[in-house]
Amino acid sequence: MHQTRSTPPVPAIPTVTLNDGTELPELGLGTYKLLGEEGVASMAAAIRSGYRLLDTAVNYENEAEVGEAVRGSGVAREEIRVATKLPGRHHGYEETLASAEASLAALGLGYIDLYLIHWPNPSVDRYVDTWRAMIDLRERGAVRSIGVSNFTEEMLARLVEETGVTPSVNQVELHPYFPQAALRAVHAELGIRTESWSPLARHSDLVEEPVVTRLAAARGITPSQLVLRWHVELGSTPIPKSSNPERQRVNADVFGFSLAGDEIEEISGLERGRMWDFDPNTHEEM
Ligand SMILES: NC(=O)C1=CN([C@@H]2O[C@H](COP(=O)(O)OP(=O)(O)OC[C@H]3O[C@@H](n4cnc5c(N)ncnc54)[C@H](OP(=O)(O)O)[C@@H]3O)[C@@H](O)[C@H]2O)C=CC1
Ligand SMILES: O=C(O)C(=O)[C@@H](O)[C@H](O)C(=O)CO
Repeated sequence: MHQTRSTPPVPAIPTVTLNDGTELPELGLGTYKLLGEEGVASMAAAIRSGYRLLDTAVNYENEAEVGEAVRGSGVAREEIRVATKLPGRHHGYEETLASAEASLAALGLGYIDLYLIHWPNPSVDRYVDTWRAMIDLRERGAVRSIGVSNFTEEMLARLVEETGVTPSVNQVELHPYFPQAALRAVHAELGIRTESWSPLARHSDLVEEPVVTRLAAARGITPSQLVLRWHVELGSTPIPKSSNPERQRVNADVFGFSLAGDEIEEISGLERGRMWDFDPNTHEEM
């Protein structure tokens, strides 16, 4: 892979083994809002920097761009993990099978590495049927690993009780303002890997918090790197989105150091709750 002196590769992003035996990188690229040729170029740059996990969704309307970036990357298909997500309007057994076919066609990568239910949409109450279809899709080989997003402890328990199959991943809002300690403990108990969405809290005031700037300066790293390493230390896979190759490179360069326990605690002390009004018990996303 072509690398110039000014853009050295970042240390390799390690992987973890999920409860179904598949591997997931410990950090990936969020692709929400990466669209069109510019989006493909951003994703391609990330792959050149060493990203091996791309996170998309039907609702991001960029599965085709993700597929194009992966196919054009020169990296072997099996070295890259692509996660996509089923939208609320496709909940239901038959609807899920049809939606998966459409995602497979849009991606054009042969199979989906990680297939997630994007939101539980509890008022519709079809996520268990949706899950049954996902189990079948995995058995058919169309999908390698199946998981969920924005599921609560009760919803996870219901999936396991009614189907006997535990999700490999639960992708949830998680950042220093909302560290999700209780849900992470549930995940640890069930063997579910946590993924952090909006891991930088969308690069809000978070990176200007005195705790964050002080700890980052003391280590000679950027605030974003400090926050992303905090996710890694918690055992959660962050999927920061950046359209910019240099920021992508910086964000991925968090595997050459670790944080001490008191640093992790100080960062977690920023807790104040959800950043957005996206409570999975009430938020419905179609
Ligand atoms: N499952 C779910 O319900 C959800 C999933 N997601 C997933 O999580 C991903 C990440 O979350 P997202 O909401 O995008 O928020 P992030 O916390 O990843 O923040 C992204 C923002 O931060 C900026 N940014 C990133 N890195 C840096 C940096 N080093 N310095 C300065 N600015 C930076 C980006 O701008 P720029 O591009 O200009 O660098 C962008 O504006 C999404 O893309 C999506 O894949 C998100 C929300 C919900
Ligand atoms: O980006 C996602 O995955 C979502 O679920 C969206 O709800 C997103 O968070 C958003 O902000 C939509 O306006």
